[in-house]
Amino acid sequence: MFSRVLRPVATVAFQNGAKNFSTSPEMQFKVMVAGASGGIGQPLSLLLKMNPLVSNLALYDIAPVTPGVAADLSHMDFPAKVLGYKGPEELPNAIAGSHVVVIPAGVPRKPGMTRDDLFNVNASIVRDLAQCIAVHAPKAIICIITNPVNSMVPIASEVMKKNGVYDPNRILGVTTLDVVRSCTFIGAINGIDPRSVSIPVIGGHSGVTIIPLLSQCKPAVQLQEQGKIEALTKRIQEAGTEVVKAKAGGGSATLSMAWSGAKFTNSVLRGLKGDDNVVECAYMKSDLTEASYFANPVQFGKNGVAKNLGYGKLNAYEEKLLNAALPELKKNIAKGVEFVSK
Ligand SMILES: NC(=O)c1ccc[n+]([C@@H]2O[C@H](COP(=O)([O-])OP(=O)(O)OC[C@H]3O[C@@H](n4cnc5c(N)ncnc54)[C@H](O)[C@@H]3O)[C@@H](O)[C@H]2O)c1
Ligand SMILES: O=C(O)C[C@H](O)C(=O)O
Repeated sequence: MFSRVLRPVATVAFQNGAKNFSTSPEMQFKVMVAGASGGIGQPLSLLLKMNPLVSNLALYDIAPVTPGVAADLSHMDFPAKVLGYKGPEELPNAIAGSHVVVIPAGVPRKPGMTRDDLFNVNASIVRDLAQCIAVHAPKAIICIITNPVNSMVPIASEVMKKNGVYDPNRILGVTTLDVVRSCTFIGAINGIDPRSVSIPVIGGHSGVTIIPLLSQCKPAVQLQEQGKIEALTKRIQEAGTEVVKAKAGGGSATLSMAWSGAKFTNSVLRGLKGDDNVVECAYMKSDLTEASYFANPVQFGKNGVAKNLGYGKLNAYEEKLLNAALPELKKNIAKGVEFVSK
């Protein structure tokens, strides 16, 4: 009786949070998580195990605990088959046949660090994972969580180009946490359920490159004074740092990121399955601005991103935010591109 009551919990959780979550069992996918034993990787894998669109879950990490994480999750009474893979020699088997690869592998920030300070360690991790994906699952949709996202997506893209398997619609930076936070903060301001809030967050995923388009929020944000709009914008831009400080050396956001990564992956899977009108913000190759990668709402389809929906009309303040973001974004992108060309 318990299981009959509890099995629909996953469905309800996604329905409420991710809107329009589909439970159709007829089409299912292999999802690989790289960095599956980490602070994000474990709860993300748990949420993916609960997703009815996932038939196979491959958990990859360099940490020795990885087979144990897989054994643990495999006991959850959901149909997805879970296998653990540990160390680079097992990476090809983890990747082979994957429809989607989600990457939270790499080091997180400590207080006082910027996301760019993670570049030196995380760049080679993402480069090496991308190289293996290029060989063993070149059609996989790659969802990059690892920071600095602004540079990691160009790195993975350059690796795919080198291998002759580049498809910009399949290499995506996960900026969903910025949207999730915006909805949460605005829900509190308006006194409404955050899940009923819809807002595009454009640009990139660090400080000034995070641009919440409060003027396009639905329903409208209940703030009249420009000073309060600016304070809310700043809070969204600095929300990651808020968590890093609160964790006091224990890392950065993991649980809210796991939820955001699961939402994003669910949307990618719904697109692969053929659902119409699945829209999320994603950071990807772009010609909308002078930055060659940019985040904004996109529509998913059977081959990753089916349509870039742009970002609509900005007000004067948002134009100013965009102008402040572009130099930083271009610098982050150039650093990623140069890393692979070295
Ligand atoms: N995009 C976002 O919004 C967002 C949000 C939060 C965190 N992050 C980023 O996600 C990353 C992971 O954060 P975390 O808190 O989970 O860190 P963590 O240290 O808890 O976990 C990282 C995991 O990656 C594994 N790993 C390291 N090198 C690897 C490799 N070569 N191959 C496979 N796995 C490897 C580690 O063993 C570890 O299990 C960080 O870079 C962090 O900044 C991004
Ligand atoms: O802030 C970080 O370093 C992690 C992540 O990018 C976040 O926004 O929480």
